[in-house]
Amino acid sequence: MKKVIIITNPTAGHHSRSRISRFVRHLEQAGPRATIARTQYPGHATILARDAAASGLYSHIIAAGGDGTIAEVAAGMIGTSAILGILPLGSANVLAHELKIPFNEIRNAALIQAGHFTTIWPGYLHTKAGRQLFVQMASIGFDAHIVHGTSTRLKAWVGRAAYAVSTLSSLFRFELTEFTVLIDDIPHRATTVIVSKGSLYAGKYELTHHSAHGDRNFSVILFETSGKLALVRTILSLFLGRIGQQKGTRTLTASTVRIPSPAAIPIQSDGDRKGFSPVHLDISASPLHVATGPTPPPAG
Ligand SMILES: Nc1ncnc2c1ncn2[C@@H]1O[C@H](COP(=O)(O)OP(=O)(O)OP(=O)(O)O)[C@@H](O)[C@H]1O
Repeated sequence: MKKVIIITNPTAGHHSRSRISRFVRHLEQAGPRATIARTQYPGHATILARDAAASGLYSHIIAAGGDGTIAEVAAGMIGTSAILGILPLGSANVLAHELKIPFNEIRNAALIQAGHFTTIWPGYLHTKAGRQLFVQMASIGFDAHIVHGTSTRLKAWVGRAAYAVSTLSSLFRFELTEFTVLIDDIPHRATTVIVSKGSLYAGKYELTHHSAHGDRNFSVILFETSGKLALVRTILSLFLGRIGQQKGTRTLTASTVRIPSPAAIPIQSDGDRKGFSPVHLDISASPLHVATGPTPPPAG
């Protein structure tokens, strides 16, 4: 094992200097030296990760933050041999839940030292603003309107409750409109689309039964409802873990999703605003190696 660099986002929901210090102490006890690099602005983590990977000095590049920080770090190191570590210090930490990364720093440091990793295939979304990598999920429509409307200040103050406030406001303010979505080039109609690599949503809620992290595919959840009451029922069923049985939703598997609509439908990925339609989503051509526990033996 070479050196380790920790790229930390001081604005992430549960950023904690003392937790990072404890993590570093336990990591260094077993040998590897750790460097800490703090981000100074959105997108900085990608530059720091790119420089770290290009230096060849580090076997592990650790993203200390939430899904947005992980995505930015991943964008800088994908396609290199470095392993991405996750120190979950964000608000929702969906990928960390999904990959069963320990939230305890001591166990997390032990996991990094053990050197195991899992290979995942992140997604890219392409908009007018360019290409953005996402690790967990992206969405277009109502769900993204909630993220666009979530105040960063309120989120810093009350954490995930800020999304509840924005959900209520979106229910009144967002005009649900039907648009065309091409899923592997086949046209469908929907009012909201979630494109997910994982099986979880907003923390630990189950969105699909299957995680597509290890596949070169997405799970695509189509919301076909155009009534707000039906939408409230759908949202509730998501938080009750019954989305799969909900009328008006469909789950498909695909490797490309295209929404040509010029109607400026909001987009988010990994919990961050990513502009408006038109948008095209596909799978990264290179995989990403993520430090996890040892892979469980196949069942049976
Ligand atoms: N120094 C910085 N100042 C302002 N914003 C930053 C800085 N560093 C990173 N960011 C931005 O902070 C955003 C939020 O980070 P992140 O998603 O990791 O935290 P979170 O929203 O609390 O966690 P989660 O996505 O798990 O809910 C990222 O998209 C990133 O662009």
